[in-house]
Amino acid sequence: MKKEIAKHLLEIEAVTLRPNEPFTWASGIKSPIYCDNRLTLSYPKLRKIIYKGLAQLISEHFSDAELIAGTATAGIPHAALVAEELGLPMCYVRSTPKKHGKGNQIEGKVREGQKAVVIEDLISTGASSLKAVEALRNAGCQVLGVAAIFTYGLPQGKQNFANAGIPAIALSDYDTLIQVALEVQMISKEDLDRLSLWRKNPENDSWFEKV
Ligand SMILES: O=P(O)(O)OC[C@H]1O[C@H](OP(=O)(O)OP(=O)(O)O)[C@H](O)[C@@H]1O
Ligand SMILES: O=C(O)c1cc(=O)[nH]c(=O)[nH]1
Repeated sequence: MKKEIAKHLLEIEAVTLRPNEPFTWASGIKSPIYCDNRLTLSYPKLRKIIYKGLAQLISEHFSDAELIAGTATAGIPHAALVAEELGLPMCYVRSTPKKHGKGNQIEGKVREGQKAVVIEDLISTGASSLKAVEALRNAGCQVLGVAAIFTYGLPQGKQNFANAGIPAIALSDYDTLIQVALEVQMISKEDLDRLSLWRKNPENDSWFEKV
């Protein structure tokens, strides 16, 4: 599954390498790579592989889930599809409470003690997922874990989930993506060198200056 998803992400050009003009991530990290999983929504066959895959992961790892919670914004559509597949209630969690109307951070019905799984499109540092986890916990939910389409598997992200006591699972990951990209010759030796430098210390911009 990890390879299959990585292959699809490369095929639809969800992955962009831009070592000379790094992307700025939500966390502020400067990165030579960006994976835009929002694009998967435009491909019905892949979209289905993803929601079925996430539903399968949830059945295997969090079989007593009672609520599917999407992170705003990119997690929301996938959460809706997964909730539909599993026949479970769904809600979504804003990154901050709404400034008008009801002032909600969580939209949708949430019950005290309800067992929730967070759906995220992508994990880098995990901060966005864990913000959603915190909001759900504050609302009285028991959060079983986070399920994502893709994770960078960064040590910082792993540590953040461990600190929060939240298991995180994903359909694919960075190491698999790079392996597949090399197999299909979608990245050059130069790209690989720069990616390896960055991956060793993503929070430090020195990879950008060195190569
Ligand atoms: O693990 P993290 O370091 O938190 O980074 C990953 C988050 O960043 C992206 O969201 P973004 O803030 O770009 O917003 P969007 O979901 O509205 O596109 C992505 O969709 C994840 O939610
Ligand atoms: O960390 C992020 O903001 C981020 C990284 C990435 O590759 N893709 C994305 O949508 N967000």
